[in-house]
Amino acid sequence: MSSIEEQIREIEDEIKNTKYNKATSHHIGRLKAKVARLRDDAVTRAMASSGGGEGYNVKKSGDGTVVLVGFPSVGKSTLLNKLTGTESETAGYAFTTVSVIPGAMEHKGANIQILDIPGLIAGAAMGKGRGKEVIAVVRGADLILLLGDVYNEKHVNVLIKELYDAGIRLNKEKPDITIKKTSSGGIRFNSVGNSDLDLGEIRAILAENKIMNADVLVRGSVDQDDFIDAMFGNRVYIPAFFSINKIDLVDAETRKEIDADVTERFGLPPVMISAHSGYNVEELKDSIYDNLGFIRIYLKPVGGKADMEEPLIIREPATVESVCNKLHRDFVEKFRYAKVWGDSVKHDAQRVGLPHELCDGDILTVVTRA
Ligand SMILES: Nc1nc2c(ncn2[C@@H]2O[C@H](COP(=O)(O)OP(=O)(O)OP(=O)(O)O)[C@@H](O)[C@H]2O)c(=O)[nH]1
Repeated sequence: MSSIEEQIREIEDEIKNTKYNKATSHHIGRLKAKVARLRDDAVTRAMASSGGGEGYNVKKSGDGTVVLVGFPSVGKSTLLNKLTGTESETAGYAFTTVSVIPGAMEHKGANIQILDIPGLIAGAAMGKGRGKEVIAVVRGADLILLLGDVYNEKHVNVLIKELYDAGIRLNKEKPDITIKKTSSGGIRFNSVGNSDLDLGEIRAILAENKIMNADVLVRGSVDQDDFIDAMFGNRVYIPAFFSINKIDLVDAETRKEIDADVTERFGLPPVMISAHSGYNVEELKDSIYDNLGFIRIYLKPVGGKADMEEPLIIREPATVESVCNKLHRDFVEKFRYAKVWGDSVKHDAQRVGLPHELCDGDILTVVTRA
């Protein structure tokens, strides 16, 4: 009996060697679903056997949590120190970071939690090394900062694949797919918008997971991989960007090449930094802030003046309800209405309800029952 990894590799080779067309799409869908199931089983088993582990159950705090993800020795500990002033141990060899080191960074009024985790290594998603615990921390992040250095920019794909295999989807909206299992009636498929999928593919994919009866609704353009993700249901969708460290070690020409190379591999330009010298570290802080999607809400007590000094910092999409939740547990329960001044409303002092979505700079008054 071959190992799970060998089985996965064999099927992946078959997928690669099969030309995709209408005649083969069902077969490919089934193979992809099978790979996803094998991988899911392996990850679940690894998670169950690891049981979390000392130092991995980090409590989230602050207005948002960023996780530094990179190969060993790219400078994660050095960067964490620079960003937060936390003294985490650094050394010139691999694996100095043995457990999650949290730090706090203040930027533009936001309190951002930064977690330095052990270097991600190939095979982590399958439970190799400390990878399985690392993955659990990464899955809980609000933003992933992928850190490489000038020596390993060609391996950025390994990081991306590692996260992908662990069910982490970067910079992607969660596809709008509903799969409701039923007790009979076969697979019923409805789509709104231009989905690439047909009933045959959906049947083949669901059958691989032993689902023979279900109502399926798909909105917008969705492909096989999206559908398989929805079938498993345990995928997370997290924003991410790259930063390349140690640029003090290379000349301007090489920096340019690395920048272009990472941009091509990842689809977004990296922030080029030197954690040692501090070069571009302020720009990196701005990128973290922007990528977390923070907005500022100024609170105005009923009949009082708005506090324009200390805004409430909250991540987009920010509804009146999410602000209430942040203020106090009772606010949602006792909520009557809210009044808003700013870009999210047509006129000042407009009355809104809990689902109303706020914009950066809005002024908000929440009126509750006594
Ligand atoms: N030249 C240069 N060296 C750096 C820079 N940042 C970090 N280093 C060095 O790179 C080595 C590794 O740095 P660490 O911060 O320990 O790296 P790490 O990613 O936390 O490593 P692990 O804990 O093993 O995962 C150390 O010798 C650092 O001094 C930089 O901007 N420039």
